[in-house]
Amino acid sequence: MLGRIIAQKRREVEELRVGLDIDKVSELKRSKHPRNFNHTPNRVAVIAELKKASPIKGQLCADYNLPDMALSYAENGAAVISVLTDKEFFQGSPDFLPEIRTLVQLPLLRKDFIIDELQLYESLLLGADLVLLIAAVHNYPRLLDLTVKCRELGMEPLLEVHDREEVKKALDLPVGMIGVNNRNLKDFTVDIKTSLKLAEYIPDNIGRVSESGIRSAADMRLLGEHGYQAALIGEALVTSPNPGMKLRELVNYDQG
Ligand SMILES: O=P(O)(O)OC[C@@H](O)[C@@H](O)c1c[nH]c2ccccc12
Repeated sequence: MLGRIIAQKRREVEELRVGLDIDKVSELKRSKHPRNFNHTPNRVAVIAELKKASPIKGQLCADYNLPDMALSYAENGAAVISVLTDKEFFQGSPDFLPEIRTLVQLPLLRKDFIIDELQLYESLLLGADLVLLIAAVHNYPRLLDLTVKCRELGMEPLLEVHDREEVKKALDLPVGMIGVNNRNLKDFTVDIKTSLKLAEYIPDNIGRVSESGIRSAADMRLLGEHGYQAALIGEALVTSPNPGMKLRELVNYDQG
């Protein structure tokens, strides 16, 4: 699956090579004020994901209305909104980013499979504040290029890892946040223990984000005990009959 996704991203990068207005990038870099993820000490914040579909489960919720969902995330305590921009496999769209940016004041994470600098320029133009970079997709020199470029453009890289080797690789990069994906991208199994196990290898000065399969207040408490600053949550929110209420329950995980 990951191989298929990357092949598709190569085609998208070729389209960007023709279509992207590079002149606009330096202009924007000067004028744009990024929205920062402001973290409260000793709390696990929620990065709420706009996720319409997944490659394994297909469409996740029938009456998915993107603007309503974004507004309810903002009203119910999300710290950041994660916007899946991949079209082919997640039914997202790059156009979602500027749309959501006008609706809410929160920082926006661009969630896609970034393989080329051109996608970073595009992310800036679309209005991303943070960008996901996946360790499993690149060798070290390539990851270094992408993280450095991301920061140069004034966006914060969230470096996604899944095992100890990848944590080591991430710690040699100029990153302030590491995202531990509980989902194994090879077989798509999910286990929150991945985050609990890898926590001890991430130093305290690096932000810890746990990604995927987080569904309950109990999960949030466990992540808090392991020093996590944020949980990235998609499915549990979008598949809930009341996503806003579900988010509130997760944000206030220590009450009740
Ligand atoms: O829907 P979940 O299980 O709450 O997971 C959200 C998020 O972690 C997941 O969408 C994700 C994590 N890393 C990714 C990389 C690409 C696409 C998607 C992802």
